[in-house]
Amino acid sequence: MIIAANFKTNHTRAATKAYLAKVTAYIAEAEISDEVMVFPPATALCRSEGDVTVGAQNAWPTDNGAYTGEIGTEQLDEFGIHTILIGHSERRHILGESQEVVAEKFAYFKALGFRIVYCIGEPLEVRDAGSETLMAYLAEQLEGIDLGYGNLVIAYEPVWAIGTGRVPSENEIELIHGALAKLTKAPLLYGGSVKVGNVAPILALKHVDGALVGSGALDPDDFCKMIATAKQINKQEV
Ligand SMILES: O=C(CO)COP(=O)(O)O
Repeated sequence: MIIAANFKTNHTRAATKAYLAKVTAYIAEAEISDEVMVFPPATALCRSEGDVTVGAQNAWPTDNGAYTGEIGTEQLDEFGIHTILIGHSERRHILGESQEVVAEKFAYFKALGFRIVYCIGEPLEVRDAGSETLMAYLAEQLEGIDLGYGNLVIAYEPVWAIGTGRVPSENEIELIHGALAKLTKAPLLYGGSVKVGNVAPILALKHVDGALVGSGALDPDDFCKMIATAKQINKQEV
């Protein structure tokens, strides 16, 4: 399984350092073999520590240049970062990133062999329009994306579930992940209001290979509890 924490615009460099120290110590002590990723803000980027992969929440498809406010691979290389989130709904909907830009980023980081956690998800009105509209919307978000890319992870994060405390039913998640599994062999993460209290039934669902967690993972102790749950579920599958 893959358990990932997206800090978004939270935590400082010092807080990230302390967070990683706690999580890496836990992983070693609990003999965790699941993949654990942490995406701090750009100002707190650092080298991967122990068995925790540190990834970037965003970067512009360039090595360097004139892109005010952005970072490129020159800044990622400083910390050996080779993992990136692309297509997160907050970048699509709040920051206005088009599918064209998202696909351009995908192509750029794919060419560099990055591990790409590619995010898709529908707003509430699309979900309410029924499963056909929903799947067509998700298909548009996959336009220009190589679903056969070996270093790809897909995160399904319904916009209406992000930061709201609302989660789709287990049936809904299974349906969408099942449809995605027909399109790609990439691991499929669920994201959107995942917490310590609901992570177990979500991770146990068919075609759910992990979770991408925002606010519920800001506390390292909570994140460690979720990692422990993933281990527990793996055991039950064996
Ligand atoms: O957007 C998310 C992770 O990328 C999910 O955020 P929350 O877990 O805060 O709902």
